[in-house]
Amino acid sequence: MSTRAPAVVARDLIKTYPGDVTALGGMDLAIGAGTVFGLLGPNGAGKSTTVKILTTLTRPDSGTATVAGHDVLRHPGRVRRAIGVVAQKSGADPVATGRENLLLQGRLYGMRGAAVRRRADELLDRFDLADAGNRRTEGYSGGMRRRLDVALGLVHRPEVLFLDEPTTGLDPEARTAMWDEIARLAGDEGLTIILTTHYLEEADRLAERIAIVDRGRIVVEGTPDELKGELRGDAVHMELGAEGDAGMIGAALGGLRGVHEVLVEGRRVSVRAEDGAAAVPVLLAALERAGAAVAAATVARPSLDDVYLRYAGRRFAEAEAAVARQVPALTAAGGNR
Ligand SMILES: Nc1ncnc2c1ncn2[C@@H]1O[C@H](COP(=O)(O)OP(=O)(O)OP(=O)(O)O)[C@@H](O)[C@H]1O
Repeated sequence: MSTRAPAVVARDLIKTYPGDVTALGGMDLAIGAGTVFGLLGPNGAGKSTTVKILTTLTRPDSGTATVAGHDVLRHPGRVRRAIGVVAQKSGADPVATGRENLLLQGRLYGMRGAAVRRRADELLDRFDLADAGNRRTEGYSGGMRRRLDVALGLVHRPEVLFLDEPTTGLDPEARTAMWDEIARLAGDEGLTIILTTHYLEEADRLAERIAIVDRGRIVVEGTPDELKGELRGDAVHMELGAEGDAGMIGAALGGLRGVHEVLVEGRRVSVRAEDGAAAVPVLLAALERAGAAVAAATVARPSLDDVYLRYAGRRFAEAEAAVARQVPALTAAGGNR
C-alpha cells in the first residue's frame, strides 16, 4: 500500500437525480498517490456519477472531495488541470489524424510550438500509433482508437488519470494490450489511475486496491488478494433440478462440518467449503435427503464475483440485469444517463 498522501479523497458524497434516483448514498474514498485504484460495480452502481463529481462535471448534493489536493467544488479549474479523463465514449475527432487530435488537445491545455509537437510524437510512439499518426482516426481499429483516447488524456501530463471502462468493446487481444499499457503507465510514471470497470478480471489484474460499489456506496475495499483472502476455502456452486425451499436447504447444509455461508437463490445454491472436492458428495447427499436434486455442481477458488456476492448479497450479473430492468421505467420518467 502507498504511504504517500492520497491523490483523491471523497467524504460522504450524496447525489440524487430527478425521479428520486439515489445515484450516490454516501460515497467515501481515499486513493493513494501513484496507485491504480479500481472502482468495480455493475451498471448503475454509481461509478460514473462518482467520476463525474471527481472530474468536476457535476456537483454532489452534499459531501466533499479533493483531487490532487484541490477541492472539486472550490477550485474546479485547478482540479481540471491536474487530471486526465478518458471517458467511455471516444473524444477523438474522426476526421482529424491521430497527431492532429493530440496537437489540438495539447493546445487546449495551453501547450504551444515545439513542446506540443514533441509531446504528440512521444505519445504516438508510446501508444504504438507512430505509423498511424498521420491517418484520420475514423480508419483506426477499436484498439487503436482506445489507445489514442488514453494518449489524449495524458497530453498535459496529469497527476491523476480517470479511465472509465477502458476496455469495453475491445476484442480479447486488444484488451490484453490495453491492460499491459495501463500497467506500464502506472509503473513508469507514478501516475494515479482511477479505473472504473465492470469487468471483475480487469480490476483483479490491474488495480492495487479495489472498491466494490453497490447501490451508490462502497460495500468493501482492499487489495484483490485481501478481498479474495477473506473468503476461506473453495466456493461450491450447485444448480438444482427445480427451485427448492430456501429455508429447508439452508437448514440441511448449514449444519454440515466444514461448510459455511450457504446462499440459496432460486435454483442456485452456493456454499463455501474448506475442501470443496471433499464436500461435494456430502452436499449432494444432504440435498437429496432434503428432497432437492442437484443437476450440476462446480468447485472454484474464490473469485471477485464471490466477494461481490458476499458483500452485495447478489451476483454481479444479477445486479446488472436488475439495472437493465429498471431502464424502461427510468426512460418513462424522463431520466437519461
Ligand atoms: N442523468 C441522470 N438522470 C437520472 N438518473 C441517472 C442519471 N445518471 C445516472 N443516473 C442513475 O444513477 C444511478 C447510478 O448511475 P451511474 O451511471 O453512476 O452508475 P455506473 O456504476 O457508472 O453505471 P455504468 O457502468 O452503466 O456507467 C443509476 O441508477 C442511474 O440510472
